[in-house]
Amino acid sequence: MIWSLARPHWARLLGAGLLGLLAELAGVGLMATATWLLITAAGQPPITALTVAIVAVRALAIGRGGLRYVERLAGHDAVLRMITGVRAQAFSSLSTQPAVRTGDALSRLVSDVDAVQDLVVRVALPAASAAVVCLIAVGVTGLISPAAALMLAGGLLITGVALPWLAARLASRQAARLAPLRAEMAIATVDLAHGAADLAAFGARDAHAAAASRQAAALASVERNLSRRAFAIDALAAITIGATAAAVLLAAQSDQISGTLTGVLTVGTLATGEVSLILLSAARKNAELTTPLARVTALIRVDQGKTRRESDTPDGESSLDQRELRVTDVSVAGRGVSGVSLCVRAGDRIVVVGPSGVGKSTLLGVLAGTVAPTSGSVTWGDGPLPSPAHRVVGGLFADAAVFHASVEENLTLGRPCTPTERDDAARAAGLLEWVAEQPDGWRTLVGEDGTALSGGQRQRLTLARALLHAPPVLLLDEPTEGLDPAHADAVLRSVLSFAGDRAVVVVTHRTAERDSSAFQQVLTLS
Ligand SMILES: Nc1ncnc2c1ncn2[C@@H]1O[C@H](COP(=O)(O)OP(=O)(O)OP(=O)(O)O)[C@@H](O)[C@H]1O
Repeated sequence: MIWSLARPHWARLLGAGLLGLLAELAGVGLMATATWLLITAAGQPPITALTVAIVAVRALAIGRGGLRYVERLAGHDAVLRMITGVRAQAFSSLSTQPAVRTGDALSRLVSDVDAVQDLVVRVALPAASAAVVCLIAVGVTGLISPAAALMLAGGLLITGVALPWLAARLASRQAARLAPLRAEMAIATVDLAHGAADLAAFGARDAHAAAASRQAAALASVERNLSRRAFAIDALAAITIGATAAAVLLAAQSDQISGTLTGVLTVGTLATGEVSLILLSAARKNAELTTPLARVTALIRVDQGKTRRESDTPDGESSLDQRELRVTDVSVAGRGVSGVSLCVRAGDRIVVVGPSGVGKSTLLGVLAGTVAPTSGSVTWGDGPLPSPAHRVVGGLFADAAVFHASVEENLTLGRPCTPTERDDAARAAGLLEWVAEQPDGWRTLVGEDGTALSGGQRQRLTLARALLHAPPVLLLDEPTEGLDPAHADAVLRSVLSFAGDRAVVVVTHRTAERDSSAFQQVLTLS
């Protein structure tokens, strides 16, 4: 799934991989040539015998840095192009899913998409070039001394295969142990930050901060423990590289290779061993990325499924004229709704009442297709409710989100509309007057989660948004909550008049609304 997104950029990725390979080869070549130069120079030959090696050392030293730079540029260019597609699909999927609100889930979503980037630039590209460099090093050593090549291959099998396998296992175990602890930490941090004022007001801040500190200490202790083992693997790799270099030296001597070449092979082994360590870090990173990548893949898969279904709902099917939205004997286990039936036709005005927690908001969720009933059916005309259903049914739901943006952006949510449409919706919700009073008018910023608004202004803003986007069946969950009774009555009247031929289903606790003659049908849940 992820790799299919890489396909359009394969040429760039291949180019970056080749540049990485050349940079690594230049590194090993530099060490080997410099060693040859030092050993040969010790014999004080004429300087002309050293000229080529001197130039080669300079060229390799400069070339290595240059190649590394260009490789980073090319790799990131390719991968950033690739993850633009991943991000677009992930965000599109999120917009069709129920709201994700916990701090852990939100921070995970951002870092999960970054995992795709890491998979390419920190795992796939470096591991591929390191593996090829190791193979080339063994091949070249074999041409000089087969016994030394055997030693080198053995050492590289340990540092490039066995230890990475061990490190990957440890990293997976580490991820499994750390993930829940980090999740708790993130939730505690978000709660502390968001609830700071309330915690202080109720004198609970110190207790919460102490609990978060205990969680941080537990996390740090597990991290220390696991890091110790990871460092042990690193130490083992370093020892193996040293031992391999010693074995190569002895093997080269036993093959009666010249002293200079023996030195070159030994230092070349150290340089190749360094390169093989890339496989160790790539294996670790790969193990860490498994879970985030699985989540991104699942998210993208959901999006592709939804996008297909969404395009199955042609615009023409969203009119209520010839259809009705029908709920038949619907129950939602554990959420109060039990055996409810309701038929909504064009122009209907229905009010849903009942005590708190009886399932009124849940019923609106069922009508909107966001809550799946455990039994019963929801139909649109002769067929099922389209998925997503926002073209036919939607509106104002409990805890509607307010974004850290301007009033206008919060109202339109990016949907193109004329100033008249915008003003009409705002007027009907009782918001227009307030907007006109603001120095910045429609550009007034509402603050994070609408903190710069009063409860009533927030309510009018989300109501105006529901009206601007109103589909044929308009659902309004306590639309006048937070407004004083006189304003509440006026707003409800103007909202119902704005709705025109649309069907309107209102959930309310206000007796004035329940008894209003504007509603033909009262559905009482109990
Ligand atoms: N997302 C949810 N997951 C599980 N249970 C939920 C969820 N939302 C609400 N509930 C439960 O479902 C029941 C009905 O909740 P609902 O919000 O539909 O009631 P309501 O009649 O709208 O209440 P109120 O008048 O207080 O807004 C409650 O017992 C509530 O605890």
